[in-house]
Amino acid sequence: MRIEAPALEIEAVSHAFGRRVALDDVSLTVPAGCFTALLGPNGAGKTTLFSIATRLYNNRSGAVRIYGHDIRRTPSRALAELGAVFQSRTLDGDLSVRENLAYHAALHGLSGRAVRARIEALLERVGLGERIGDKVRTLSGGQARRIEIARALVHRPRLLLLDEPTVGLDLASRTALIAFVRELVRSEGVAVLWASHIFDEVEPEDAVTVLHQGRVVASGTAALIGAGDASLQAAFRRLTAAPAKEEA
Ligand SMILES: Nc1ncnc2c1ncn2[C@@H]1O[C@H](COP(=O)(O)OP(=O)(O)OP(=O)(O)O)[C@@H](O)[C@H]1O
Repeated sequence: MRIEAPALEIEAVSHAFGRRVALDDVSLTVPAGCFTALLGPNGAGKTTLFSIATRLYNNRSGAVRIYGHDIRRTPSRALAELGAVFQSRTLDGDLSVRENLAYHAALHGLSGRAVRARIEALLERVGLGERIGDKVRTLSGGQARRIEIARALVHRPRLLLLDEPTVGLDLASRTALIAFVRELVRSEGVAVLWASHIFDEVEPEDAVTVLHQGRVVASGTAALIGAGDASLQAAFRRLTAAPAKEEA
């Protein structure tokens, strides 16, 4: 029996900006087909970790593997499996929705009728099929977020990294977005790493890694991490109140 490699393995990764240490010996695993939450307060290192996993920054220590492909040794195979949505908006407001997605597809070497059909299907899936010809700057924040997720899925990645995707969205848009992402995990087996500091986005059975001051201070299911405290939120408050120590 062939055992599938985890969707994402981060192994002993450290990163510093000058003398400021942003990640200190971080390891975490996102199993294939699973939703994993990465919780951390502001400045914990979540975006830095995503930047390393997407190869925006090079990891000088440790290793990052996506479905077994090392991002330094076989970057194109690793990145082909990866879709990412960053906190800051990266759509071109002066291009149409279709053009934004087609441009992303072209960067992955994809064009033609099949890709056009894929783009239309994804936009239907995120409930924005009728906005395909509209300029991105005419969309609301929540709609633009859904377009960014659709764009991240164009090349059929099996791992999706989402960096605080619900920031700035109202409650209804937030709920709809997380439901959509969980449905992707359930129906298509996409693995998700969801960075956030919003606790009601996390279910008790979700795998959770808590990052604080560049270190992993807890990992396990949300229920397990919250078990000794009144809730996951209480455990998070305790874990991130003190200076970060090695994971217990
Ligand atoms: N380009 C940069 N130059 C210098 N320091 C940086 C840079 N990017 C991040 N840092 C620092 O690295 C640390 C981790 O930042 P990072 O943005 O990864 O945290 P985060 O968990 O994503 O925070 P937030 O929730 O506020 O987005 C912080 O101390 C931050 O000030």
